[in-house]
Amino acid sequence: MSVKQASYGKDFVRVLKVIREAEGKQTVVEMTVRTLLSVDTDEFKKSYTEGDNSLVIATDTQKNTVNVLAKQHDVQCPEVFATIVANHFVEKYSHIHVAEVSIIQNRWSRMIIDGKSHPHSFYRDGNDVRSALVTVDDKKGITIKSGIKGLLVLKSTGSAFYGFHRDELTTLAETNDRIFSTKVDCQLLWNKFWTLDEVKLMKNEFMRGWNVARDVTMRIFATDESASVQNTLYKMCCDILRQVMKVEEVNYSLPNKHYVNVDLKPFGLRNEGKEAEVFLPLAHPSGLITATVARKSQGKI
Ligand SMILES: O=c1[nH]c(=O)c2[nH]c(=O)[nH]c2[nH]1
Repeated sequence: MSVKQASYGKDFVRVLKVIREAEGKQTVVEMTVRTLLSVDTDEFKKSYTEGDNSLVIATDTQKNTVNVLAKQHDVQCPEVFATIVANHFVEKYSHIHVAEVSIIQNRWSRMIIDGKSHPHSFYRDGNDVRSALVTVDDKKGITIKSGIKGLLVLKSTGSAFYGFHRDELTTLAETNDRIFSTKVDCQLLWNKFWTLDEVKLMKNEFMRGWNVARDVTMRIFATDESASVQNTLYKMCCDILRQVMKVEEVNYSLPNKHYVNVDLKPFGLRNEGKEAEVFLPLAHPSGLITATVARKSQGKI
């Protein structure tokens, strides 16, 4: 028997960093970090096969590393900080060739009090999180994915679904007016990078790209006269690819969270079609629509 694939690290390393700026202004960044080091040589695999721990960088050391690097570096851009952490493992330890670091950043938005931004008070203005997944590979370079996870949205009209295939197993009625609700999971794959310095120079573009993705997701969701979740998803991907040239691929995973109109006929009430007002939110099942959209070639969509 042989170890085909192995990696290990620390999960759920929770960090809150306070950034002290001029004149008493502060900013906070809260994140949950996961580190994973690849075990990809016979020598290193002995940690699994023979209990030889001599090359094992303890997961506790990995956790300490995250905290120390968070103290020493800017953590506001999760793509850059994840690269700093992953790059540290690959640079410092000659037997580590591939390190993967994932960061989930929570929302802490600044309070507005009496019309003014408060210098040190924040609130959770949404449960969606910003994610960054970085792999530093000493041969294949640096791969960066940025994401939005858990952005819950709903529109009460402006969504249709008709013309779909019908056969003896089809019962769904066609509709030109339905509720559309989903919990957005969106991921942007950036062009490959080769050095930490190159990644650091991209900080503003990572921040812009993520904001574009969140704005596009909400704008297309709200304004598209949706023919299907599939078609709306595709329009979101194309718009992001048009606006953020250094993104190679966009992936969405969109559950179709169904709302069905309640049958109120037994009570002599009409609750169908244009008169549908009372709906049952269905916990399960939900549809699940996913796609990855890439540029065709030479940056053309
Ligand atoms: O937008 C949709 N796409 C589907 O593929 C589908 N299937 C379904 O039952 N409802 C929907 N809605």
